[in-house]
Amino acid sequence: MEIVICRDAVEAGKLGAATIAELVRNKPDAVLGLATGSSPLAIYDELARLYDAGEVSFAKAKGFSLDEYVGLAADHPETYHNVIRRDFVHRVDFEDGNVRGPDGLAEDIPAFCAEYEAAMAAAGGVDLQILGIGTDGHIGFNEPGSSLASRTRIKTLTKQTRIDNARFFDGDLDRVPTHCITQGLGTIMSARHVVLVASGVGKAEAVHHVAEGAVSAMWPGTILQHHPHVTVLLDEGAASRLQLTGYYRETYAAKPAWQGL
Ligand SMILES: N[C@@H]1[C@@H](O)[C@H](O)[C@@H](COP(=O)(O)O)O[C@@H]1O
Repeated sequence: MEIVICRDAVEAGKLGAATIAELVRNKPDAVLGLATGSSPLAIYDELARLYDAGEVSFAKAKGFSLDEYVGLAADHPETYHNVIRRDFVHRVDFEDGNVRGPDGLAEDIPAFCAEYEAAMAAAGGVDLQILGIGTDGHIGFNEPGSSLASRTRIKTLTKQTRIDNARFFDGDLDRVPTHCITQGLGTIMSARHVVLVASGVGKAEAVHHVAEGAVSAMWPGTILQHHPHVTVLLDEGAASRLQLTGYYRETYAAKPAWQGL
């Protein structure tokens, strides 16, 4: 796991975006794993800027979203289907039909989840998965206690996650859905490169566990310690509980430019 401590979230976003842009230039039909939430916004802003400058195109790329609320109406502005289009997909030249996400209105959820896994496999698997992290260490919506081998399935959201996300529902906890469909931890682990981005002291404890804690279903993101290619992009706040910051800074500073992330 490579830890990169950046000046701020904007610099972290630029690094993440540069890696994604390079991937898509080398492999125009790359498959991206897309995350919603505030964490990846700086990456999406920079990718939109690079697209506007004619430096990258997503015309042949595919996207698979990590997760979705269960039961929100299709035209609800906070479905992750709509959020990812607003935050990223419609700001660049993705073909809308090339970006899929879990169907929170599926009648047969287990059948849908199996079909979603099959679609990701048929596309050749995810080349690069963008990830944020919850304050309780969840990735996607894999809450504490999630099977470390889980695949796409329905999950119950914790009270903490619903409180964290109430800001997207006018602060009204009762309007935050109770269930979601999320790619599993095993699904996320199948991606070839994982780029996790976190900012602010609110994420510092989760980041500490992911990078330096024991692998445990209680901190689901710790499963990434078993992945061969994970890049963690942090601002100073998110890095503030790490124990080996000096080592991470020295290692990154001494890294040859050709290596990339
Ligand atoms: N399901 C999403 C996650 O994919 C996201 O990483 C996390 C953190 O969100 P934010 O980046 O807004 O802090 O919360 C949500 O619950």
